[in-house]
Amino acid sequence: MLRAYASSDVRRAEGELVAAAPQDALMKQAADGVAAAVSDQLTLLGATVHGSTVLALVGGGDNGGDALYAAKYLADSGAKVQALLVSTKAHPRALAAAKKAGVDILDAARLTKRSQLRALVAEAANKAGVWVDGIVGTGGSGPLRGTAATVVGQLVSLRDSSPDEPVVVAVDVPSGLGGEDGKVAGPHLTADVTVTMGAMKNPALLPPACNSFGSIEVVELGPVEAPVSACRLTAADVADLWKVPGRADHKYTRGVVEVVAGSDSYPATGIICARAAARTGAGMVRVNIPAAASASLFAVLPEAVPVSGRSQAVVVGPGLDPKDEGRVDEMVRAATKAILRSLPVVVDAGGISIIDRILARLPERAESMGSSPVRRVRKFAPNVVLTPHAGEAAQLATRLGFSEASGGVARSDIEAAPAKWAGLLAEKTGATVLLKGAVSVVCGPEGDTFTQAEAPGWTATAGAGDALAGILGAVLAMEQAQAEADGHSLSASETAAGAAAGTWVHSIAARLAAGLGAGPELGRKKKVGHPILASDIVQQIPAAIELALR
Ligand SMILES: NC(=O)C1=CN([C@@H]2O[C@H](COP(=O)(O)OP(=O)(O)OC[C@H]3O[C@@H](n4cnc5c(N)ncnc54)[C@H](OP(=O)(O)O)[C@@H]3O)[C@@H](O)[C@H]2O)[C@@H](O)CC1
Ligand SMILES: Nc1ncnc2c1ncn2[C@@H]1O[C@H](COP(=O)(O)OP(=O)(O)O)[C@@H](O)[C@H]1O
Repeated sequence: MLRAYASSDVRRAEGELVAAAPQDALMKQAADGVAAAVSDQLTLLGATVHGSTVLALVGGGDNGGDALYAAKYLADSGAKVQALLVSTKAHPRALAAAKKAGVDILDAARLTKRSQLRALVAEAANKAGVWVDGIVGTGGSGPLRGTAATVVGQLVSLRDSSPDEPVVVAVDVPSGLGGEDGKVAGPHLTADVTVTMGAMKNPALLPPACNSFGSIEVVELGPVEAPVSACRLTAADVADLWKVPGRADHKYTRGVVEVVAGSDSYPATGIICARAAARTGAGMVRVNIPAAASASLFAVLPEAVPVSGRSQAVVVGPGLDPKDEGRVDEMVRAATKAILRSLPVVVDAGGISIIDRILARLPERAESMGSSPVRRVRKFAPNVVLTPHAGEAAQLATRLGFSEASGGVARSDIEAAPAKWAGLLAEKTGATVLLKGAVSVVCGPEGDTFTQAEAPGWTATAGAGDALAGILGAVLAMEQAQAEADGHSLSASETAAGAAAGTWVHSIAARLAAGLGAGPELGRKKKVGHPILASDIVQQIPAAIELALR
């Protein structure tokens, strides 16, 4: 499991370690990790450190110190290294060490004319095959400013227009992306690899900032005793959570899912959802879909059972047209009945627009917030999972009374800080919120946060969300069946982890369907894959699960 912490917590832990260690010892350790990452990147390109040209971008704090010591180590190994100082306050001991090792120092911070600065940056950047970004790390505040902003802005356009893109190795965090909520507030250099110190910080896992980190390597500096603020599941975590059926199992112990999907406008949506639930390994899939789609469903999923009955999880909403009153009623009833029996419920797509009607049928409960008086509210339990995409999340947030500068909440507000919004929606509704996107974010009402970034862009195709809803139904039914057997109820953490595991399976199935490998590829020549249908994702679900379990 990848874990990220608040930068302030890591800085505090780091401060204690720095105080206890010999002067610059941790900085040298960090720099060693940066130099090793540069060497690995060059190896992937078929080159060596010896004879390569490296440009270190150096800010005025300890992040710049890391970059300068890394510059020294690379020069010691035979690289031609230049260090571009973008601050007048470069770390003095690291600067002296770099100079002594033969690093060519370019003092950009003292140039008064913009044209001189641009010429210096262009010349240095164009001849370097590797850029080491050590301008600002966790000591940064707000978007880059001054010389740092000018230099980074220029480097972004040089990189975009260069036929031989340089490799960018970021020190700790790509400069300018240190914000705790994952927001991207200004210019920054997207890294191929980020060498992070001590532990991952929030922006490394939170979208959209996390999209600019490249692969992440952690240089362990010592223990970090702090609460985890965001996690990302890996294959091994999915395997730990998955229940492989044994000799004592039968279909009810594996989990039965009820799928209530489709309306007159979108009759066939339930087919993808039900097939996805079945392929994820539900013991049984009960279906309630419009009569017009029944024959098609049973042609491709004869195993589906068309009657309601005992189940361990319910999915409502895929293919719901909110104007179809009959189907709205059926979905509200199915969801309410399951919630009142404490079963997990996935509310997807059109279902998001009817949650007020579901909530209205639930009993009020007492809620106290800190010292404020107890109030009566209608909220979901954490085992209800809402799965909006950014547009649906914006509508939901607006209906719930949130507002941004523009009035309500716009899709762009959600996309600028998905984890913040998923958290707010979870807190307000009491449900677990899975906010879908290129990086999907799961937030539980008790603070659990997962981000999963495995899905390829090809996943953005009609019906992919229906497949995800079916997978989630099956995973939650599996977890619920296990919880029933163990005599406890599904906790907020288990629900959030289950939703993240379902997202992992969906994303890996999409990767396999698109002809991509299961994991991120190293090196420059990455496969791009090919278009897929949502049905192709469904087809690959068993292979994705097998990949986790082997
Ligand atoms: N402690 C240690 O020994 C170890 C620390 N480690 C490393 O230290 C890093 C933290 O170092 P740090 O605390 O010095 O802060 P850092 O990120 O370098 O930034 C400070 C500089 O940035 C500037 N600046 C700020 N905001 C800005 C903006 N928006 N736009 C432009 N400039 C901006 C600010 O300028 P000022 O505001 O003072 O003008 C100041 O010059 C951490 O990420 C890790 O890499 C590792 O080596 C392990 C050992
Ligand atoms: N750019 C992207 N890269 C990767 N995955 C994406 C991207 N955009 C959307 N997705 C994923 O595709 C799926 C789309 O779901 P949704 O929008 O509900 O589609 P539909 O309603 O047509 O089924 C979600 O799982 C989402 O996370």
